[in-house]
Amino acid sequence: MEPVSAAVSAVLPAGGSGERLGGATPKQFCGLQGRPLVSYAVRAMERVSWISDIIVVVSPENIETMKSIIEKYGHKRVTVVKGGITRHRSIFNGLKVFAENQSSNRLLQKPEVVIIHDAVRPFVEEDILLKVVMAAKEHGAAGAIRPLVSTVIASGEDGCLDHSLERARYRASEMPQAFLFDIIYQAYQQCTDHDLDYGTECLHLALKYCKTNAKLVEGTADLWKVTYKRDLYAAESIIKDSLSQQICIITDVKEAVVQAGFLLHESLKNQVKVEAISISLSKNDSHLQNIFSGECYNFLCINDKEYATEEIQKLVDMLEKSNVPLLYPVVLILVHLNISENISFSIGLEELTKIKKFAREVKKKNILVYGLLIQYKVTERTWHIGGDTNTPIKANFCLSWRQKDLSLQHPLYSQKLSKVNNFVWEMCSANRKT
Ligand SMILES: Nc1ccn([C@@H]2O[C@H](COP(=O)(O)OP(=O)(O)OP(=O)(O)O)[C@@H](O)[C@H]2O)c(=O)n1
Ligand SMILES: O=C(CO)[C@H](O)[C@H](O)COP(=O)(O)O
Repeated sequence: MEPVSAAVSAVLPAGGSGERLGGATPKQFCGLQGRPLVSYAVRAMERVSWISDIIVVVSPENIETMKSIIEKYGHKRVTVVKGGITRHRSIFNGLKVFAENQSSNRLLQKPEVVIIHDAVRPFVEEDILLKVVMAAKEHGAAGAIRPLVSTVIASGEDGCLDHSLERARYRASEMPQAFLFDIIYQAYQQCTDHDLDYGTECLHLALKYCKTNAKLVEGTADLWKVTYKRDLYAAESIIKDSLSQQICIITDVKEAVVQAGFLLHESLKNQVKVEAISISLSKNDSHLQNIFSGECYNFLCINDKEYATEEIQKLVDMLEKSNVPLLYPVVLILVHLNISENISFSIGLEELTKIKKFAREVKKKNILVYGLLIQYKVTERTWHIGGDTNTPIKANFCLSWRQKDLSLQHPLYSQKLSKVNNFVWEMCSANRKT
């Protein structure tokens, strides 16, 4: 992704009471799969390395709640600021921290570009953030837009239709938005109480007070704002779904193992987001730590070691040491490659029996271990695949194919590897369905 040359920070207004959603807890603190909504938005910003500071603005009574969320989920680069009685007043308070350097706990640099993003829009990606920031650098202001779903109409005083807008000419203004800091800050400084109390559009303030016509950037459908109760359910389903959508393939550095990893990577990548790394599990690998904290919950660990259980134990130890909150079941699929000539298929299955015992233990910690045996018999030049699980979910199959079938183009290869794919897919998603 294109590097960002400007200093960029973000303000996340999270000081509302969520009246339209109803309920005692403001929507930004409602839990989705065990994590508060606001934490998803913070995490989305935090994952973007070129965003320096993240200001979260909350109402005075929720400052402690927000601080405990930051602590619990290990958020970094976040400063909590007291909000106002309207969204504009909250955003203004957030911006003041940079301009007036009021933060009590650390010195915050005034950024060249500031992103404003509602804390109740959890699915913002780096791609759209980059687009609005680059456009703001060029035009002074920029914001994400979406096509209108319904036509906008105005009613007269008598409650009857006064006029209706031509839908194709209008757009829904969404978030994120980005501004040259000086432009949006000057706009807020000049705005009237009426603007601060009744306005809903930051882009409009930049236009009204700084004559800046914001660049409008087409956004993705998942930028919508959680507003009603049904939005919480929709957001939860998206989160559950995305947990099954990424997997990390871990291999050691041996050639045959790396090759198996490559083949599985190639065949899985059409279905899920795959990251492949080759490391020795005996070392504490920082890349793997990043993958843990990036909240990947599915791992395919390929090795050809005699003591496969020890290998998976190392991975479990690293996972536990990483202190990542295990909010969802972690799926570890141990692919045991047996490439030695003498060992029979049943010995491999014995090792899998050992894994079963181990799997029962770690299941108590919300870590689900599955075993998959792939055996290559040098003499017969055939491969066998055996599947085994620690729960009676499914997948007990045994296949074999000849080494030459392992060419990526070969139809037999894709047919057989698709069985492995299905196994991986089912294991990763079965646990999130409840
Ligand atoms: N005084 C306020 C009001 C709103 N917001 C924030 O602005 C964002 C978008 O506002 P909206 O969806 O309208 O939130 P609420 O005001 O909480 O919702 P409602 O209008 O239903 O009460 C939310 O993240 C909300 O927390 C804020 O920081 N300070
Ligand atoms: O829509 C917006 C941009 O124009 C803002 O994101 C904001 O959410 C509007 O807040 P409210 O729902 O309080 O009017």
